[in-house]
Amino acid sequence: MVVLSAEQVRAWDRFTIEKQPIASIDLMEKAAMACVQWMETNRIVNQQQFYIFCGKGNNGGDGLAIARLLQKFNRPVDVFIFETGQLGSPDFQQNLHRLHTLPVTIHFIQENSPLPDIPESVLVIDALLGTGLNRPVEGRMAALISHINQYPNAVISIDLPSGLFADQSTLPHPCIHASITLSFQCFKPALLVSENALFFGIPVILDIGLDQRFLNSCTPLYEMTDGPLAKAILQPRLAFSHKGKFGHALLLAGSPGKMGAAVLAAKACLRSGAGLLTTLVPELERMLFPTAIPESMSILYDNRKPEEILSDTSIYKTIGIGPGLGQQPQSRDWLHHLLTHFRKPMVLDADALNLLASDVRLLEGIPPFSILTPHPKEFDRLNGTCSNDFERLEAALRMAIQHQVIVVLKGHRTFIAMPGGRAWFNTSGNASMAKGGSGDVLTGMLTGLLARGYAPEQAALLGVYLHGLAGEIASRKLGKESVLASDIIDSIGPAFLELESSN
Ligand SMILES: NC(=O)C1=CN([C@@H]2O[C@H](COP(=O)(O)OP(=O)(O)OC[C@H]3O[C@@H](n4cnc5c(N)ncnc54)[C@H](OP(=O)(O)O)[C@@H]3O)[C@@H](O)[C@H]2O)[C@H](O)CC1
Ligand SMILES: [K+]
Repeated sequence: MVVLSAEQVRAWDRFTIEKQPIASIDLMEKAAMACVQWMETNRIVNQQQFYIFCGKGNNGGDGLAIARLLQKFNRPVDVFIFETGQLGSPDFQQNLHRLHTLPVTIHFIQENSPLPDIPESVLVIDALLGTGLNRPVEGRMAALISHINQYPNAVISIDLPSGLFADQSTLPHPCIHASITLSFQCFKPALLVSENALFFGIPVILDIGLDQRFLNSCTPLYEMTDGPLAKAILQPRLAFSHKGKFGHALLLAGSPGKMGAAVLAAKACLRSGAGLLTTLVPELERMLFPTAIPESMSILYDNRKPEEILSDTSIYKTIGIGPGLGQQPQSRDWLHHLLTHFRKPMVLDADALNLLASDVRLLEGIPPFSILTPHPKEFDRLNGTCSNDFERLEAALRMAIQHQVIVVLKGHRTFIAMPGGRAWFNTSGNASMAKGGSGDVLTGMLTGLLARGYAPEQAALLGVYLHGLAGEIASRKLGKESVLASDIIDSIGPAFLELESSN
């Protein structure tokens, strides 16, 4: 699935109109029909009354066509046209003309006319502005948007909540707070970043039949993971194999008082298919691991120099570093030792990233195609503060390209930036995973997949998708409030099975 900019969507529009061919007014009709069909399927059309706020561009044209199509449900529809003094786009005008023949009440919001009161039985449809937004809303339009936002009524925004820029930050400008956004054909970046969550509500993508041939020659801004993509990456576990075939991972995680993170990462690593695992464990915690996770071997370390304890790392396929590690000098020494002696892709998370942030020269020493898994705060410590989500996405992609690493920027829609310049938003997972330890599990999973033999980019896409799917499976059983990181681990197997059996 692709994520396109406003300009790319407009180009797709033009391509479709020319190649299919289809008249733009008919494309608008398809868009409006898709919206009304979605509303009918979701039993929204038996709503008592509709107020449809329309701009004078094609977004407004959509609104007028929707007003006309809603007639068949015999519900009162009021249309409020935001008067700009201009005629409006040709398709807007044509739909206004078609509407005049129907019993729809049309109001014009003039410069000085009072803004309409919105009765509580009304469902608001926002068709003021879409992808044609070319400046922050201000003046009367801003006043209307703030006016609508003051009411508790549900709002369905057409294509984009009015005032939202499709591919740049809208903050701090006004924007409609939609309950649902019905967007056409594909996601735009604005519908995937957490800073806009209040604006887009629940994003729904409606297929309006844009010509798929356009994608053959379009380099999407970003892409999205999905089941088929993840399934295509899955490797069979061949029958005649022995544990050595599935790689030996090394894990440097945990510190006195924070060994739980190490246990979670270790279990997740083995649950993700690694053949063998050795965990570097502080001497003080020697009794923990054999009981907590007997399947992992341990190397106990004390205050001696790392090279005295572990000089040869060549037997390991990969190394996961960070969960619960702490930032004391001993952890720094171990990180420095492993970065110096181990040149295959590794996984760096949590305190490993914080240690890198305190000495960015270490960034140069990261083996190419290693996977970094920062949450936004850890990323900003490493990269420098970003003022909004869009800046952070671009910075993550720059870091991936500059340091030839994979940056997994964790969040509701985790963003996976690749060294070659492509990037994916993840689509699996849910709020049940917003809990301590969830990131430790992801680190373990990625370490396990690298040990298992997946190429780093495949490991990142598959691991992030599976991690989210495991969270969904756990929340199906336990509900969204009660999922623990260990429940995600227990759901890794079922996630593999669900993915394998999906079509
Ligand atoms: N393939 C598709 O996705 C389809 C999308 N459709 C719909 O078309 C809109 C895009 O329509 P467009 O006419 O390009 O633009 P808008 O309707 O979003 O905006 C109309 C005009 O509003 C003016 N504008 C821009 N910014 C502001 C602002 N901050 N305040 C006030 N007015 C603003 C601008 O005109 P100016 O002359 O003022 O610059 C815009 O041109 C898309 O979102 C879909 O809803 C098609 O219907 C079907 C296919
Ligand atoms: K809109």
